[in-house]
Amino acid sequence: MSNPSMRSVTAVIVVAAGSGERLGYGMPKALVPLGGESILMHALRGVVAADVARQICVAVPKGDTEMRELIADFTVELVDGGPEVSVVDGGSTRADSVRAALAALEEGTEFVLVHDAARALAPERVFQRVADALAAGAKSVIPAMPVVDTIKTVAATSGAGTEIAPEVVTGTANREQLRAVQTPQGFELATLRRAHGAAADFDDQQSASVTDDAMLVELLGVPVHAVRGASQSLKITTPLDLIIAEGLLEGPLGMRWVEG
Ligand SMILES: Nc1ccn([C@@H]2O[C@H](COP(=O)(O)OP(=O)(O)OP(=O)(O)O)[C@@H](O)[C@H]2O)c(=O)n1
Ligand SMILES: C[C@](O)(CO)[C@H](O)COP(=O)(O)O
Repeated sequence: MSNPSMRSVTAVIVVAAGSGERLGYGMPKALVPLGGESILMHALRGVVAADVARQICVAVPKGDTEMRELIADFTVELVDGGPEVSVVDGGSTRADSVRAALAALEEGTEFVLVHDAARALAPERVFQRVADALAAGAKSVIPAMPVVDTIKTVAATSGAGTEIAPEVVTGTANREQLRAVQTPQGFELATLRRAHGAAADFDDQQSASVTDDAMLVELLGVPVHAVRGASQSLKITTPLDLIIAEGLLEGPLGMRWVEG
């Protein structure tokens, strides 16, 4: 159950301004259909169902009109007392999109959850775990999962995305100390603004190395806490991920399948 006093000072940023190159649909990933609706609509319905925030700010691709129309229609469906929904133009990197939304949050906001539209099926309980940890005093909270593969380090990363050329293995990481990190990631707003402010001067190489918001908070020296994520929160990145997401919605077990 959501905490009303926490909810009244919390916002959720949904970043949906990516192009979806790895999915390869030739359209922004958030518009790609999933179970008869766009990925974006699934993500927004999940955020509203979690009921942890009084405002939602969505970062969409600059120049987009289609997502803006979908969001306007979705907003009409919301009941009285539901969250305020706003839209901003995203930037050329994920961090730029987050920064654009951070600048647009309402006065009085104290906490923010940053969520990937691409994690369209993230369950309510994960939003609530993150919000509960913030309410308990954490300044930075991420959902995380144990790693199931053995992870090796290599001499050079010669391939981006899924393409990997032959390369030399330099070691094996201790899996007990590794976590696969998801969204929504929750922050005290002032801390996240400070973290993104510090990153605004990064050069291109540094900017490219920023893959989540918690990294920037780590650089400030502020502790980041991990709570349990969920397999359903998978990031729809490749065609296989979309097949899995469709299976979660429509398969024999569908969304009735849940884990802790
Ligand atoms: N400039 C960007 C890049 C990414 N994102 C968002 O960040 C989330 C995670 O990014 P990813 O899954 O990598 O999405 P894309 O950047 O669209 O994917 P790709 O790298 O395959 O193009 C997504 O919800 C995406 O829309 C964003 O808002 N702005
Ligand atoms: C933020 C994130 O979803 C956490 O796992 C992830 O780092 C985004 O990475 P991407 O390369 O921008 O998809």
